[in-house]
Amino acid sequence: MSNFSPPISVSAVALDRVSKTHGRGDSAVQALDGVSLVFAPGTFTAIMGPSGSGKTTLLQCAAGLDRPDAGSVRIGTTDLTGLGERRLAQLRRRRVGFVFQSFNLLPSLTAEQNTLLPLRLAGERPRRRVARAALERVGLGDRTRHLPAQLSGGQQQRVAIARALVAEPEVVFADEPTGALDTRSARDALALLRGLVDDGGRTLVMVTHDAVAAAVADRVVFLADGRVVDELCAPHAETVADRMTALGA
Ligand SMILES: Nc1ncnc2c1ncn2[C@@H]1O[C@H](COP(=O)(O)OP(=O)(O)OP(=O)(O)O)[C@@H](O)[C@H]1O
Repeated sequence: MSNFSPPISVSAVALDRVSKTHGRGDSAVQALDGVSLVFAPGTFTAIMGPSGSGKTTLLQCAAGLDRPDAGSVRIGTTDLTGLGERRLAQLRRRRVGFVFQSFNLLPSLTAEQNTLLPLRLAGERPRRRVARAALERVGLGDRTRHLPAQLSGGQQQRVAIARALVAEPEVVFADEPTGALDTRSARDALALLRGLVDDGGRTLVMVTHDAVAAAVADRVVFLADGRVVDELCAPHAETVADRMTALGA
């Protein structure tokens, strides 16, 4: 008799035959059509595809911000399908971080207060030391008291990245994080996101239109009409751009 047992497959996030339709009747749009994907822990994946191919919907379903009509989503070993709204909100606050194209900072809060929001929402005592450490990590240790309006776009996105990592989430989801940034700020933001994976061991899933941004990832997944149609490992920007052209994007 052998003691061999097959390795348990570990995933940070797993989607199994996820489908999602927005709207009803004549205006119904099937945004996702049976998408199955696994994101391994400590990896950086870019999601690309033509406009309307379902990228944001995929990210929102994977992050528990939206519910699929069919199929299932797991974060770690937690199946989101059966979770009620409260448990789902708890999971989003403690185990998931978000970075958006438009930063989504609260204008009346300082960089430090914005950074601490996830901890406040999770009912934890917000500690300034933790916020400062997160802001220092993104190179903004000297901007803790600034309001978003007193920061550049690149700096605001770095506050958003500090906010995404303050609760030490397993997974960070980023939707077009460089879409509103100039080339240099985009490069800085991407380096920080890459660092979350390389130095922090986190899992990153990023939607992007930019082949150069996608080339920072370990893997690129291409969507078209709500389905996974292609994949690249260790991508180069030119190859990514070629695949996008082939998809008519
Ligand atoms: N709330 C909604 N109500 C109705 N239709 C929606 C809604 N959200 C998305 N859709 C539709 O679902 C499809 C997929 O949208 P989604 O935003 O996921 O695509 P995307 O690939 O992220 O697009 P883009 O690159 O333009 O941001 C699109 O046809 C879109 O118009």
